[in-house]
Formats: sequence, structure tokens, C-alpha cells
Amino acid sequence: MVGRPLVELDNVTVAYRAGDRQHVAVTDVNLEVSRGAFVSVVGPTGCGKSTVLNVVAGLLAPTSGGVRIDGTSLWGRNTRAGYLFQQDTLLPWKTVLENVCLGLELAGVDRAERREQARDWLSRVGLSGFEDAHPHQLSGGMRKRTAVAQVCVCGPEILLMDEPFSALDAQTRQLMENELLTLWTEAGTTVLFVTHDLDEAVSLSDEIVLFSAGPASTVARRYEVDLPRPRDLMRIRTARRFGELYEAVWSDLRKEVMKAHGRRDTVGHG
Ligand SMILES: Nc1ncnc2c1ncn2[C@@H]1O[C@H](COP(=O)(O)OP(=O)(O)OP(=O)(O)O)[C@@H](O)[C@H]1O
Repeated sequence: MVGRPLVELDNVTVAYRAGDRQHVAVTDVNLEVSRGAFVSVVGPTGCGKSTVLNVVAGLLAPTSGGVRIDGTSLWGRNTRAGYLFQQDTLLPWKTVLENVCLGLELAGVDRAERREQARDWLSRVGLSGFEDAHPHQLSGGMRKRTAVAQVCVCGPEILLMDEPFSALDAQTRQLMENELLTLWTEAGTTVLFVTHDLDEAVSLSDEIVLFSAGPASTVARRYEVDLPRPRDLMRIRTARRFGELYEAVWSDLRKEVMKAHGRRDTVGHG
């Protein structure tokens, strides 16, 4: 892909304070994400994937290093990014429509306009007819689709997704992955996607970034996913190239997972 990367991480290090000690979660993370790319981040549990996403969202300032968005240093919240967490953040006392309107309300969009845009996004995620429902009346997949609409209605250039589908059953998950790919293709959004599921990472991404075992984890390796698009997620997993890519990433990820377990055992017994 040509042009300047939309997201650039320059030697990002994050150290958390834990009492009177410091815990270095990630160190010297260098990463560029091209405009319109779909990049997944994988790595052992606790290696700092969410930390990196929080840094790109501007919710967490790096201890050293920095982030550039479209060439400009990021200070404070990243207003060009939308953030989709593992747990959705729908307000239970508001209707589906009101929940989707929230971001636009904060942005000062007038009532009629925001309701129109929210209805449009609800229809895109297949939730027309559920505008007046409350979150507790929805299934897990419907809640997740509402959360996707809630984030996308604000038109983010960058979508930061932290294990967004991990709580869903396998079928709903695949439907949501398909919908995400359709939305991504239509809107040209740049996606940074954290997942524990290698199947998901290979089938959705242009690139997979593997983080090393923590503490002080960093980018261990990057893999280009050269599977053709558009992708049929039902079929892509049976393609020979899919299997080769999966194996390549898994053989490295496995080593990092083993290292992480080894370190945890050492800490546990030390
Ligand atoms: N606010 C915090 N204060 C202290 N330590 C933290 C804080 N947030 C995260 N950590 C530590 O930093 C490391 C990285 O955490 P992070 O949540 O970014 O990892 P992760 O790769 O997203 O984990 P998982 O895969 O389990 O979701 C972990 O060791 C975690 O315990």
C-alpha cells in the first residue's frame, strides 16, 4: 500500500505503576498502519495488546515514544478513532436508537439529523425495527451490532476493536465478522483489531502483528495475509493458503505463549 501510514507508533513504551514498582507492559513498539488496512494484533495473554490500543485511542499516554495520526503527533483523545470494546458500552436505560445517537449528540449534531443517521446505521447492521427496544431485550449479537452502529455512525477513520466478538457464539461471530468486512469495504475505514483467535485474524486481516511474551513485550513479527478479497469467510478457512498462514503465525505465537507461561510459573514459584 502506498502513501504515508495513517497510524504510526514510534518506540512506544508503557510502564504502569504497581505500588512502588513499575511494570513495563510494552517497550519500543514500532508499528505503521496504512490507510484503509485491516491489521490484527495477536499475542499471549497479558502481552499488552489492549495497552497498545488504548495508546492509539489516546486514552493512555505512553511513558516514552509517541503516536502520529496522519503525520501529526497525538495528544489527548484520538478524535479520528472509534473504539469497540469486548464488553459493549450500551446504556441500559436508553433505547437502541438513543444509544446509537449518543456520539452524534456529543458532537453537537441536531436531533433530527442524528436520528436519521442512527436509523441508517441500524438498517446497515440489520436492526431496523428495533429502534425502540432497550439493550436487555436484545440478543448478544444484536447488542454487538448496536455497538458497531454506535461507533460507526460517528464516521471514524480508524476503528479500534478489542476482542469485539469474543463473547459471541460461533455462528453469530461469523455473521458479525462478515458484516464487519462489508462495512470496512464500504467505508474504507482503517482497522486495528485485537484478537485471541488466530482463525479470525487470518481470515479478516491484511496483516497480522505478533507481540512477544510480556513483560516488556514488543512487536515480534509481522505477517502479510495475501489471501484474495473479497473473502467468503465460510470458504476462506478451507483454502490451502489459509492453512499455511495459520501455521506460520501459530508456530511463532505458540513459542511466545510458552515463554509467557514459563515466566508466569517462575514468578509464581519464585
Ligand atoms: N492499569 C494497569 N495498572 C497496572 N498494570 C496494568 C494495567 N493495565 C494493564 N496492566 C498490565 O500490563 C500488562 C499488559 O496488559 P494488557 O491488558 O494490555 O494485555 P493484553 O495483551 O491486552 O491482555 P489479554 O490478552 O489478557 O487481554 C499486563 O501484565 C497487565 O497486568
